[in-house]
Amino acid sequence: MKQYLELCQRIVDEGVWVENQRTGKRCRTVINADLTYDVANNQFPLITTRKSFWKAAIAELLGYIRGYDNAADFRALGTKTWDMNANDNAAWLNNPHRKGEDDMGRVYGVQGRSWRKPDGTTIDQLRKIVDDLSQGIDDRGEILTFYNPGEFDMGCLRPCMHTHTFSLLGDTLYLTSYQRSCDVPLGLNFNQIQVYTLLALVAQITGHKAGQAYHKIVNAHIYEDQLELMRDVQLKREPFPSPQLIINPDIKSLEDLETWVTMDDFEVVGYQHHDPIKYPFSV
Ligand SMILES: Nc1nc(=O)c2c([nH]1)NC[C@@H]1CN(c3ccc(C(=O)N[C@@H](CCC(=O)O)C(=O)O)cc3)CN21
Ligand SMILES: O=c1ccn([C@H]2C[C@H](O)[C@@H](COP(=O)(O)O)O2)c(=O)[nH]1
Repeated sequence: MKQYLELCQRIVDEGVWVENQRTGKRCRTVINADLTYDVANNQFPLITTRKSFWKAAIAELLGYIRGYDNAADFRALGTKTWDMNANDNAAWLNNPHRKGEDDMGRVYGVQGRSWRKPDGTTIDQLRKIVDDLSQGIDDRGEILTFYNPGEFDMGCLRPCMHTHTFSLLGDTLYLTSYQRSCDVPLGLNFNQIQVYTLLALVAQITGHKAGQAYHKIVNAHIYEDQLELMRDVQLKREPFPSPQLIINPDIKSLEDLETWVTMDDFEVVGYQHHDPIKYPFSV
């Protein structure tokens, strides 16, 4: 929590105003942030200076793991976070690749589970990683990447948190996640949870201890219409200690994650938080 608040304060104090053409808004921006989450000691990085809707963040992650390409599937899991990008974004609505209501196109999990090869077949990146790690193999290329520039025009948004690298040291699994663009008030609240939970889940299904998760962010920003709430409300609050994430121990395989797992298989204990803050969202 301390590292999150320090990043927010750094953006307020040292950020530079940058015009963003896609949203038509200015963002107060810093470059380069390194966050670390202690998965080994179950220090769940949940924001405590406002109420965090953590289940929606894990639902989003589960949708990526399953390779979903549709906002309706995300809603069925428990999150509306893709509704606006799928259905309320002029550039995507006019894109001939859009297959209709709720379609997100070839984004995130689609690339992770069925990256298209020139010969027409597909690559399941996550399956390969899980199979390797389950056998104790780290070939120094256990990389899950959603970043496919050749298909950017076929999706509603370029992936923000785009690459996850898994590493094994003995029986401990580590994760390094890369993010090119980060909406710190809204997106990072979710992305921290996702990095942490991705390592915890993959360690659990491949039979390893979880170590640390390293989250590397390039462009970290606060939109102009979010700044006042961050500076004058959220940053004035005292954080509470980190809660813990409990994952159903019956989750033992990638198939389990693909088939029966729901948000009921995740629980947070000891979550003390301040009141919710509703930040504006930019499409
Ligand atoms: N501008 C922008 N910021 C983002 O963080 C973002 C995007 N766009 N587009 C793609 C996804 C969607 N994500 C989102 C979308 C909405 C919320 C959001 O509104 N969160 C609210 C509450 C959500 C709820 O009630 O479940 C929050 O207060 O955290 C968060 C992340 C993250 N990504
Ligand atoms: O997981 C996510 C997804 C999106 N974001 C934010 C970062 C930016 O504010 C927008 C994406 O805009 P681009 O113009 O494509 O950079 O969404 C996030 O923080 N986390």
